[in-house]
Amino acid sequence: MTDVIDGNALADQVFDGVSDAVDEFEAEGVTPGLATVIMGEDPASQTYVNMKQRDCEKAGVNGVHVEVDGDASQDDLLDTVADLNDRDDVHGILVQTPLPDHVDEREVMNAIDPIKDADGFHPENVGRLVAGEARFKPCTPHGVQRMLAHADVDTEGKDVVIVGRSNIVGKPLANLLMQKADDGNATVTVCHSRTTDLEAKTKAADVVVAAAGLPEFVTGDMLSEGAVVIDVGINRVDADTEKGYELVGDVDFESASEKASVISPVPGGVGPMTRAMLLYNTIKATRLQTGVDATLP
Ligand SMILES: Nc1nc2c(c(=O)[nH]1)N[C@@H](CN(C=O)c1ccc(C(=O)N[C@@H](CCC(=O)O)C(=O)O)cc1)CN2
Repeated sequence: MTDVIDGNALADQVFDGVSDAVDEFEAEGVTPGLATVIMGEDPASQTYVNMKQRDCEKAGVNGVHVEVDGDASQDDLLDTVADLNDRDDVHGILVQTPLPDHVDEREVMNAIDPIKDADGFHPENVGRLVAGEARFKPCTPHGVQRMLAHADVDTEGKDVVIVGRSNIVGKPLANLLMQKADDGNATVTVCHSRTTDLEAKTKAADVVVAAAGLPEFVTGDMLSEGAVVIDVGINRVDADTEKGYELVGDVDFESASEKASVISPVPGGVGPMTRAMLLYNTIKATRLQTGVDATLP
């Protein structure tokens, strides 16, 4: 029997913990606040940011939403970030990516106050994570770790192959899984577009994490019997549906689930956990900024 991880249900458990933490803060006169910033009209980004704001509302977090015109300058965006850095009612800030081509993403991430960096993308937080002293784990990798723990997958001594080397997922997840920690201790291989004989590597892996941004790229014949498969991809492919597209992961779910012992679906897998861990980081940021010792979800 293949265990299909229910990311929505697991995320709901984290959201409940966030609500409890919010109550603890409220008792001390503090309301945790998260600012979401979006620049431009990318439809997928609009969807994700709306979902994040809805999550805030449900959990009692003060959601501050800022839209910056897609034609505005990089300086306008940096001014927005500077204003949010200065606000006492905002404890976490995220700037939704991708940003328009004329904006240097790195400069924008560098401008976020590291103590409010709810995505964990600021170089200070990246450095802490690599040193094994993570302050804010990036949301998707942290969500993947939670999913593995929930499915009773002990990564100690396991061979993990991550397909994809992005700064948001592949690199931080590799770092976290190789660290000397209860949810680490794995031997990690990071594969990418120049990797030779990818199939030999995925076939030899106990755990395969697909984060390449390529629809249904990882198929059952690339996996060993009993592999654990985590699908990070969320791709919109044209389809004859009401929305004009359907969501598919980087894994071909049908063939992969014939081989996998544990698998995460798309939608309803890593996506909701990414949003849940964003609120986790907001709670952590609020603790750090206020000194209120609320329980971490
Ligand atoms: N600043 C950031 N930008 C981006 C991040 C990030 O962590 N920080 N990650 C991705 C997108 N992402 C978060 O922003 C994200 C993607 C998908 C979901 C999600 O809940 N997906 C649902 C389906 C949603 C739908 O109907 O389209 C699911 O998988 O079930 C949450 C967050 C890139 N940018």
